[in-house]
Amino acid sequence: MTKTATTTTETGTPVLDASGVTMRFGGLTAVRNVDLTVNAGEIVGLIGPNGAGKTTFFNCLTGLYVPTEGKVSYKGTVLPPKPHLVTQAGIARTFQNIRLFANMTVLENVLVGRHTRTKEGLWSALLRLPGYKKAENASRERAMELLEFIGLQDKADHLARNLPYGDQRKLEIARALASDPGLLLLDEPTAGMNPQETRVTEELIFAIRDQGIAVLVIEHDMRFIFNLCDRVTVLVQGEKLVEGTADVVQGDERVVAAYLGTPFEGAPGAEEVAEVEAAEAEAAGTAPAKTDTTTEEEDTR
Ligand SMILES: Nc1ncnc2c1ncn2[C@@H]1O[C@H](COP(=O)(O)OP(=O)(O)OP(=O)(O)O)[C@@H](O)[C@H]1O
Repeated sequence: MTKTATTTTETGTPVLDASGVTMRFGGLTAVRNVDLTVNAGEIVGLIGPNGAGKTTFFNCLTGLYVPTEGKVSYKGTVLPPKPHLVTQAGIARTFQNIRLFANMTVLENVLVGRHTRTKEGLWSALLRLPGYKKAENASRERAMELLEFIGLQDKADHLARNLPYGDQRKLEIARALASDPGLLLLDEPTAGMNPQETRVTEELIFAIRDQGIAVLVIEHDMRFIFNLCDRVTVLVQGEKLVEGTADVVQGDERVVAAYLGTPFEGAPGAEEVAEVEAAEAEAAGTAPAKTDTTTEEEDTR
């Protein structure tokens, strides 16, 4: 696969730099003060129990949500919170639920992903001006190159809805790659896949990284994440709990506790949970009396 628009950044320099990202929905803080960096040449994993705030954080990175606090920079420039400007800057993403154009062909789906990189305007397209024809040919060539890269070149004319599930997920990745990103965000790319499809996806992500595209991936499949990622960040109740190599994260007992729901000292959200439990106990009349250390239960014994 030859790259056309993305400029290669030296390995190890930050591509994505998110700092102090907080996202509140009314009274609920879904993401709290999260810092995260992805360097060129890296594959970084974002894990955490259900509802930890992973997708909300992705939405803050890609301009779908305007973070309540914090900022997101791509290659040193602060990103405007507008999805199309984020894509134009060089960040592409896939979604947890497949979002293909089901009644369009495989090739057309990839061509849609290319529109941020084509300069020809509406009139040029409608009037079929020579510049448009040239741009269209170049786009088709690039789209076919991408289909070859992901192994779907023989299905270019198939309708997206007729593809097997694993191929639909691959097509989503090809469509994201069509915008020539420097950073690819993948939200649960192996959800619903069998082990064979998961292995193919793992190889595909390594190949994408080898093309000079940094990757940030959300996934619940731990084996997949720990095989794939140079670094892993763990979110719990919207806060960053641990960050490090697979070995560091796997060896951290707080991570295991967070997944099993076991309370541990200093756990994110623990204070809030304690407050809610105390309030509930008080409302139910079972809270320990504050002025007298003798409880009713003890009195009756
Ligand atoms: N648009 C929204 N409005 C209100 N609350 C939201 C919204 N989006 C997410 N939330 C809440 O924010 C919290 C984090 O959700 P989020 O989907 O980001 O978690 P997640 O880690 O991606 O979970 P999962 O692994 O299950 O996909 C949840 O409590 C969720 O209900």
